[in-house]
Amino acid sequence: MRLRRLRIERLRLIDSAELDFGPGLHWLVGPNGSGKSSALEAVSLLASGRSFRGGSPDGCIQRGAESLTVFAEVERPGSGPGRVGLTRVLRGGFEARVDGQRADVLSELFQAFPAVVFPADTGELISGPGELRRRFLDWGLFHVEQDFYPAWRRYARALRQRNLLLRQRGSASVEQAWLEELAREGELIHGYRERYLSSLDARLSEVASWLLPGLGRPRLRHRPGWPADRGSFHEALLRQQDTDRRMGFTGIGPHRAGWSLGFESLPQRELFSRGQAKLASLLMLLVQVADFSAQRGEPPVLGLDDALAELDPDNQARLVHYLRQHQVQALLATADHSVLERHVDEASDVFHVEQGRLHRQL
Ligand SMILES: Nc1ncnc2c1ncn2[C@@H]1O[C@H](COP(=O)(O)OP(=O)(O)OP(=O)(O)O)[C@@H](O)[C@H]1O
Repeated sequence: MRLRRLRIERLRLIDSAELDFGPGLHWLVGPNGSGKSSALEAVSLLASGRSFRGGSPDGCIQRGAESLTVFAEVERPGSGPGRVGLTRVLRGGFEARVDGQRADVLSELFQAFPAVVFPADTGELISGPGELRRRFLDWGLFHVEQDFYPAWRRYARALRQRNLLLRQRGSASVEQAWLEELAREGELIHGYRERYLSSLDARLSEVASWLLPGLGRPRLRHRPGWPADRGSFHEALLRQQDTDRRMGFTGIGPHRAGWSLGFESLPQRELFSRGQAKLASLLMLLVQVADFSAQRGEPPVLGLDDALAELDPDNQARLVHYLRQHQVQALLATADHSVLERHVDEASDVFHVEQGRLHRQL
């Protein structure tokens, strides 16, 4: 997908902004607190209904305002120009529009606007909580495997219902019925994730040879969320049933799954420096982008908040070079003007951000 235009209204410090984008790299530069991350939040809200910084989307609404609106014009391979929009009403909900029609469910919007925004503490993807790594997988699957999301929703519903019964010590036969549903959908999700991770794994070495060439062969491992070497998820749930009943919740399953990345010379994430964790996270992101491009014909839009901080100049150059070579349309926020001197070329756009106002450098 290509982002052509982004309009932002009443998002934190940004009262109103309209930005036009060509292909390639777009730098958002300005002092701390000027609104760079807020502009990236607009992209994140359209892509996922949440801010990449966490917290309630209500926090993004400008103080004193009742709602925020984000609108984008895009170009999608195969289907031409498109328009997407999202309004968040304070303590209300979302209203989404896709190509002029009101979206019944938010997932219609997310499907029409494939974009990823990575926070400044990017290394968290590798060294932070497992939830981030599951969300990373599920974002990719949502966009490349159309049957994944319905299965994920059925799994989430079965998990909710079963946990409710376990907590309330409800009917054992009804709980058993939810266990059966959970086992069925959980196996499906596990299968999708296994296949997705092996597809990422197949692309890993090539991208690592660009971005992290000195660490040896990379290795991706999937932890399914139950001891899969001892049998199916159904068998594991049955073995675990008494414990779950005692604890009052489902202790195993794809909702507890994870993955990890290691290298020949750095087998565990605990050995990574902060910069290496950041590079390893960016590596996974670029692998995901490469996979997405192969399946969908074009990369998603990337937002990178302060991605170059903590990277040495060689690694910064490698990242920028990769994005250019692979024609990724990216919005890169930085407070560091020297980054521009080093990495901006005539094909890049620069937006200066100051107190919530964004101006393109002519
Ligand atoms: N709900 C809100 N309404 C109005 N202003 C807000 C709101 N939430 C945060 N702000 C202000 O908006 C600005 C947020 O800026 P943002 O985080 O986008 O800055 P930034 O340019 O990315 O900064 P940094 O370089 O420090 O990451 C801050 O000045 C903050 O005080």
